[in-house]
Amino acid sequence: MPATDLTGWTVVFDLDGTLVDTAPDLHASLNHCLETAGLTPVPFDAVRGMIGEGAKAMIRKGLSWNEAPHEAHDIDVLWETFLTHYRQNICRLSRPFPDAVSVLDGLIGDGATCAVCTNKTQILAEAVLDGLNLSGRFAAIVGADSVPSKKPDGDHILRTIQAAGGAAGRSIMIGDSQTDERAARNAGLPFVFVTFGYGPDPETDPGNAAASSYCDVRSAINSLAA
Ligand SMILES: O=C(O)COP(=O)(O)O
Ligand SMILES: [Mg+2]
Repeated sequence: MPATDLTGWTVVFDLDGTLVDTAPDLHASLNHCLETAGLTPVPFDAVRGMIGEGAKAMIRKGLSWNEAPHEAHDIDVLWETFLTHYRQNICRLSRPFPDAVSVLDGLIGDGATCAVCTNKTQILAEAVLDGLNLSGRFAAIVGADSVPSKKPDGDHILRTIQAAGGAAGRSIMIGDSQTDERAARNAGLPFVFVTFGYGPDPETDPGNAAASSYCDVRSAINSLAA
């Protein structure tokens, strides 16, 4: 692939389902907290569709899947159980998606700045990226609790770009869900949708590029930055 000079460009990545396949560890911790509450564990395929709006939303969906009535207080209690288990097991099975690390290194080598904008809690996002030795590649990692309003609010992405020292007019968002696509649209950024993540798929937007591998992600970034 010919090198493209990406100096001055910021590439903003979603985390769960985009950079790292975190679903197996999230699945184990969600089921730990559901079983602690005497509920039925959720199958793996179902949990993939529960990721993308943060851990509390995933727990709420796990309770709904069980048809268990729940108030905000119930979710807060389960969230504590989830957090304790997840922090202890956060990188047991989670791995970067194939070729994600080499593409990140290539982007940085070609002058781009990389950043992470995630609906994960800040401390958990840092723990995943530290655990996989990825943190040093990012000029900013911005979790949902570090901003006034998380994705799909475009402000979450704009604050991430600002923290990375970038400019919104020369930034690209990469993500695996409709939440990411909406956030990118709200922030006025071009969006690359990765089809290997957890979804749901974004609403059809002819401006979006779809990537089924990290090789495709790199090609899409090259065309958007050309
Ligand atoms: O933890 C989640 O549910 C979502 O995280 P993401 O924004 O990195 O996909
Ligand atoms: Mg995601």
